[in-house]
Amino acid sequence: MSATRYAYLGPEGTFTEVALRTLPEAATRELVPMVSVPAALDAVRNGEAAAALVPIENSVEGGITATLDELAAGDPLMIYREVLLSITFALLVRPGTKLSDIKTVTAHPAAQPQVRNWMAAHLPQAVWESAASNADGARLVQEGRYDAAFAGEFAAATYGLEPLVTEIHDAENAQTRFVLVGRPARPSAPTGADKTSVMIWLGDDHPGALLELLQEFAVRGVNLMLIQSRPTGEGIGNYCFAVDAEGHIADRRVGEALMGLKRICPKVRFLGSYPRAGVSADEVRPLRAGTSDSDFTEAADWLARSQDGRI
Ligand SMILES: O=C(O)C(=O)Cc1ccccc1
Repeated sequence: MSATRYAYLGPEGTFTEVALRTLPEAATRELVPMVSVPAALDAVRNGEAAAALVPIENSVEGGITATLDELAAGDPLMIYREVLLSITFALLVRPGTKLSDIKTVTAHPAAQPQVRNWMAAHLPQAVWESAASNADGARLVQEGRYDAAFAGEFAAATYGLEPLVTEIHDAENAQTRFVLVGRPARPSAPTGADKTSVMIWLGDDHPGALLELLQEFAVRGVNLMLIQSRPTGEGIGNYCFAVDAEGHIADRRVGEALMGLKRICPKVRFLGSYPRAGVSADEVRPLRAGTSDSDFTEAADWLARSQDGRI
């Protein structure tokens, strides 16, 4: 039964739900809205859902910390897919509300940096309060708890609201990235346009510790696509790093970089290798000389021959 269920950050009408519905397999799954990212991921951990779609990064503010922290802690989970969605907000209100009536607004915390300038220009006096998601904000407006919510225009009908203003986005082309997370299993085969996510804990505090981490990728020609520090919770100055690298764990250069990290860091958590959204293999940047799988294999063969004296 659980194999057919996909959880997502709900309630009905979130951007996350829209992102989930872009996955072909969503049509044949039971889609289950959850109240928070931790609840969605726990549904996967305890077997109630086969997978969960949650937001992880947006192009305006970077990593969505609640998701990164959930993936760093607790029983391990893995990312199997990513979805990119262009985000533009509508200001949803109860029918009849005018802009001048709005004293309180709500939305998911990740929405705020995407509408901050618009709010300063059009609702300078309004008080912001965070909601569990953008659709949850719309639900709270329906209940009369707030005057307006920033959410997808599509959420208006679900909650009996009307879009007072549409196309609100401080940054052009703002995108949010979502990931489909499941219990640990073998990643899908490399496609030639893949991404690998890891969480890395640094060891003892010393000059250059972060540089040493980065060097493992740099010397093997592995490009990084995200690096975000997160506090470990063990006091000021203690951080772990969420890193997205270009390539698949089955690529020799990526595997060798992860082995290098494993040797020098106290803890590395593999979070998955999965196809990059919206990028095909022929669009991926060319490899740096000496970093292809065959370069690694030839070097390993050379070493074995040398160790045997077969030079
Ligand atoms: O999916 C939603 O609606 C969310 O609340 C998460 C979110 C927040 C900001 C932009 C996109 C998605």
